[in-house]
Amino acid sequence: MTLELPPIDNIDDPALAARLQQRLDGKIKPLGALGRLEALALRLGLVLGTEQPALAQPQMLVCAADHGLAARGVSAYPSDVTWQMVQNFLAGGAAVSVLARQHGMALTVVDCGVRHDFSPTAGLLIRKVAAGTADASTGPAMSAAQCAEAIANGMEVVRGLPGNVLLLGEMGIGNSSAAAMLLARLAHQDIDACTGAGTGLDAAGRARKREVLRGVLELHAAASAPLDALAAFGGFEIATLVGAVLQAAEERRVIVLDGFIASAAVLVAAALRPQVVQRCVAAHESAEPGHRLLLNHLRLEPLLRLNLRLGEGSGAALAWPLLESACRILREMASFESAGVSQRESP
Ligand SMILES: O=C(O)c1ccc[n+]([C@@H]2O[C@H](COP(=O)([O-])O)[C@@H](O)[C@H]2O)c1
Ligand SMILES: Cc1cc2nc[nH]c2cc1C
Repeated sequence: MTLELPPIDNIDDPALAARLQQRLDGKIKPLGALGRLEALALRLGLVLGTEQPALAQPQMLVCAADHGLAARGVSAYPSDVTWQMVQNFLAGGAAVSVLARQHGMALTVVDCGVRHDFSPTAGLLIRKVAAGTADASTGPAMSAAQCAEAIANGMEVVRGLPGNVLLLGEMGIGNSSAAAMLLARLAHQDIDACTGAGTGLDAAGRARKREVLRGVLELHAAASAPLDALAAFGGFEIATLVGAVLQAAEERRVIVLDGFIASAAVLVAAALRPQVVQRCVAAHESAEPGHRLLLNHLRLEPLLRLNLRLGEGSGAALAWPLLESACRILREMASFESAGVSQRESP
């Protein structure tokens, strides 16, 4: 298949930014006293193209898939956990299920390539490219055609979702390895610095994971273009999220990043279409050490630092009230003028 990537335009409108800043400065508070909430409000105003942004029908999208590389012992958990957790997302007992329910968020779970046959009535979207990627230590994780198919799936899924906010989540045993290699290759980082404990490897496990990943990077030394790297390292859930991010960016939705793996999808999308990052809010900084490097590379400042390392979209859901508050401040907080409060003394 030929993949048509949407053009993503520059939404950083200096005139609107100035009006938003003026509106924030006019609210009844010492200048700048709402700290980084003000920068968040300004960003949300720019993405939604208004001085009075309102977030509507937030969509939590959790993409799941398996990784052939997991057979090389790069995770603390077996691949079966991927399909088992998908069932728990649907049953309502997983962290993301609880948090999405708490905030009244729609939760869409997509089987992008899980090694399990879910029943058509299980309540998830089936966009399975294959039953897991191939082992990236012996060849590319996916073909170029499979990679294009997964990206197209992500675009199609987002086209069908309502609302103006997309929150990213994922599930896939082994996917912190794929994310680490994407970061190393696309952001020119040392693989050791990009590699962490994932689901909880001990020191010996981390050393083994680093060695495996070094070998995989060497095997695919020529895979430097974003889509080549994505095909080489995987996975199907990351590629589906890349498509979701591109589509959401084209539609000018706010995109809320979760942890290391969801952010790696944004890294790939941004390598293809840099303006994607203008629509992004980094919910938190994961305990996975590569995440800080990745967010620095994208020049995104995380809202929260809670040492989360769960994925699923859990951190994005936790940050959600901050986005809602930032919008309400712009829309509902009184100004010095409207509230009859004396302005700051001029120096
Ligand atoms: O979001 C994160 O920063 C994060 C950090 C470490 C692990 N995870 C989750 O754990 C899985 C990947 O870890 P691993 O060790 O199997 O590569 C996958 O299901 C992710 O959702 C997620
Ligand atoms: C239990 C478990 C839950 C998860 N959720 C996201 N990644 C996960 C990995 C494991 C191992």
